[in-house]
This record gives sequence, structure tokens and C-alpha cells, in this order.
Amino acid sequence: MSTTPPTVQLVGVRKAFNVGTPIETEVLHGIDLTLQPGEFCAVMGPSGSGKSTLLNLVGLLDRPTAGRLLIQGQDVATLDDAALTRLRGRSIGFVFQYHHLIAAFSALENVMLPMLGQRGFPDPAMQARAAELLAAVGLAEVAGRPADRLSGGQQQRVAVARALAMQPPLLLADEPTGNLDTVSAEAVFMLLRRFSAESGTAVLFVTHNPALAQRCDRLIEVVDGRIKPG
Ligand SMILES: Nc1ncnc2c1ncn2[C@@H]1O[C@H](COP(=O)(O)OP(=O)(O)OP(=O)(O)O)[C@@H](O)[C@H]1O
Repeated sequence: MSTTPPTVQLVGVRKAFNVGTPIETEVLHGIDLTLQPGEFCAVMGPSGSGKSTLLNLVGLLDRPTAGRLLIQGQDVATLDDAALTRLRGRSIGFVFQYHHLIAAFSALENVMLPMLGQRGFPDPAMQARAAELLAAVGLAEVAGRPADRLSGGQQQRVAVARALAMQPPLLLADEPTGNLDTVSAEAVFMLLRRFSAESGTAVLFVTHNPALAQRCDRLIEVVDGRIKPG
């Protein structure tokens, strides 16, 4: 019998940074966390508690100093940097507070970028998929407009469409609604919720907004580099 592995599993994960040889400072002190497919998990915690460090590890942008990290059952310690990059491109979408769109590119071109990264050349199917995603986030009318001529809320919705382009099993959202007004924040949140429910994508959603956090499937709190028991 085959069972689907958790999308993310951390066992005793620690992260220390070198802050001048030989001084190391440990920021995460043994994190245990399991995220199942389709689970939408809010991450809260004071500034500096280690939330972004945790997301960087789960997003394969950095490696733990100790402990085990598995993505869809695969222990990432067994992967070299090239394999890690491939796994990240295939499996993980990112949405940040500041969306990092390419200003001069149209909304459509920005959404096509991850697909281009995988294929290396544009094709009509890619364009159709990007247009479909923009329609799904309510931006069909502005698909051809350069990113820097969109409102903040529209830009963040483009960033969400871009993150979903590869249909990743895991989405990491670091304060994606942090710089948005209430109406735009609600639209982006609902979009992420809907996408996760429809596609079985597991989501880690860092937020300082307790009202949004309460509406997630689960809420974890990171305090001083540990997940608060609760
Ligand atoms: N590359 C690094 N080198 C040294 N220390 C680091 C590094 N990255 C993060 N830190 C430290 O790790 C701690 C946790 O930082 P982190 O950015 O993960 O917190 P956070 O919970 O995401 O905060 P915020 O809510 O303000 O974004 C902080 O004390 C920070 O200074």
C-alpha cells in the first residue's frame, strides 16, 4: 500500500549563523513540523523570532545546521545544490511581502517567467496558462500592462499567479498581505485559500494579522526560535 508522504517534514531542525569566526549564533533550536498536502498553516511570532529563517530552510534557500528536512518524503541532505535548485523550481512557489516583479515586464510576462525558467523558451501553451492564471486572480484586463503600472494589490495578485504557475505542491508565503489594504489583503488571502483547497497545495503563511491567522487550518507560533507548544 502506498501512502502519500507529508509535503514537509522537519525533525529537530536547527539553524545557526556565523557571525564572525568562530562565533555562531543559533536562531532555530530544534523545530519539529509536519505539513500534509493541502494543509494551510499560519505562522505567527514576534519580529526576529525566526519565521523567515524557517521559511528559507523549508524553501531550500538555505540548509539546516542539524536535524532532518524532508520535502515530499525526500531528505534534502542527500541532494547537492543543483538537485536542490531543481526540486525548488519544481515543487515550491514563493510569495513575499515585496513581490519582486520585473517592473518593465507585463503582468503576463511576469507570470510566464517560472515556466520559461523550466523550459528555456516561450511557447503558446505557456502564454495560455499565464493568461488563465491572471484571469483566475481577476486580472485578465491588465495582462498586457507593465507591472510598475499596476496598483500594489494588483501586483501582489500577479505575484500569486506567478507562484502558482508551476502548480507547486508547496507554497511559502512570507507576509504576502503585509503591505496591502484590508480589501486587497482579503482578496489575496482568499485566492491562496482557494488555490490550496483546489489543488492540494500545502501552504505556510507568515502573517502578523491574527484575524487572518485564525481562519487558517492551523496556526503555529514561533517564539525565540522554537514552536510554541499549543
Ligand atoms: N544571515 C544571518 N546571519 C546572522 N543572523 C541572522 C541571519 N538571518 C537572520 N538572522 C537572525 O536570526 C533571527 C531571526 O530572524 P528572522 O528574519 O528569521 O526573524 P522573523 O521572525 O522572520 O522576523 P520578522 O517578523 O521581523 O521578519 C534574528 O535575530 C536575525 O538577526
